Amino acid sequence: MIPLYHDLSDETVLVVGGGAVGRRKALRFAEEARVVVVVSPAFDDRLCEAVAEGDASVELVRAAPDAATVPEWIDRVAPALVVAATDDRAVNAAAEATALDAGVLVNRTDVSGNRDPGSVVVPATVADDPVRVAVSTGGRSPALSKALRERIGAEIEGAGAMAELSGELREELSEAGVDPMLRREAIRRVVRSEGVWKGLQKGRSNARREAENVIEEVVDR
Ligand SMILES: C[C@@]1(CC(=O)O)c2cc3[nH]c(cc4nc(cc5[nH]c(cc(n2)[C@H]1CCC(=O)O)[C@@](C)(CC(=O)O)[C@@H]5CCC(=O)O)C(CC(=O)O)=C4CCC(=O)O)c(CCC(=O)O)c3CC(=O)O
Ligand SMILES: NC(=O)C1=CN([C@@H]2O[C@H](COP(=O)(O)OP(=O)(O)OC[C@H]3O[C@@H](n4cnc5c(N)ncnc54)[C@H](O)[C@@H]3O)[C@@H](O)[C@H]2O)C=CC1
Repeated sequence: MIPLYHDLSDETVLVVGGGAVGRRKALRFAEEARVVVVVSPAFDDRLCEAVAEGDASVELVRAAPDAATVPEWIDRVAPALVVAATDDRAVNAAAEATALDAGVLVNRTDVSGNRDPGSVVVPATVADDPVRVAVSTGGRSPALSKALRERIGAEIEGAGAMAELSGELREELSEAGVDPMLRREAIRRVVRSEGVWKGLQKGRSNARREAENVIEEVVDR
């Protein structure tokens, strides 16, 4: 399986099933999507609380779709992603099949292992924006994904600031017409430089000075 990153900021996510898993997925996708619609005959208390406290990007709809009516929900909500999170395998299977037929991505929460393209796995993610790391165990051990995510969080501290700085430098070198081979070598050295990483802890101008020195080793300006 290959991780791919999706921008869902203008999209709707449909979660079928509002239990503990539906709640976790709904609240996670609410951070990413325009709106999350959860369709379920009953809802997890913590999900109701989060919505009542004004998480406006989650809508709860009380209904119990079955294999015959799942397509109506996908038509009505027009989601970019369907999360099949009920405790009824037949309903989850129908949601998966309907979504795949309609060319909509689907996350089936009650199965692991091999799946059709379009039937996606949600990884554990950790961010130091704009840097994001995704972990999957190929469905073998979601608890391990979570544990690794916690460890990696410490590992990528400061990576967001490094991405911003090196992104800016890369643009500047490009605009200055620096030969692409030299630009690549310079940026490769910047992101590996202990001095620049340490500089970022002391502040941006410090890091920038360190980075300029690294670039001077490669680019004659
Ligand atoms: C295949 C996958 C499908 C999908 O949902 O995308 C899937 C499937 C299943 N999960 C199960 C159980 C648990 N899932 C978690 C937690 C997470 N599960 C997530 C993803 C995935 N779970 C996908 C594979 C990811 C990978 O490749 O590693 C995470 C990473 C992301 C997220 O969901 O947001 C999130 C951590 C988020 C975080 O904190 O970072 C915990 C831990 C906990 O709750 O503390 C447990 C209990 C402990 C255990 O069993 O390991 C069961 C058995 C149910 C049963 O026993 O009946 C199934 C079904 C099956 O295995 O058949
Ligand atoms: N992917 C993951 O990380 C995990 C997946 N699971 C799997 O996810 C499934 C759900 O787990 P939980 O949320 O803990 O169960 P749960 O019992 O807390 O929630 C199930 C929800 O589905 C709703 N539901 C039932 N029939 C429905 C229908 N026809 N349409 C819409 N909603 C319906 C119920 O009202 C309930 O809110 C389990 O079958 C389990 O295999 C469980 C743990 C973690």
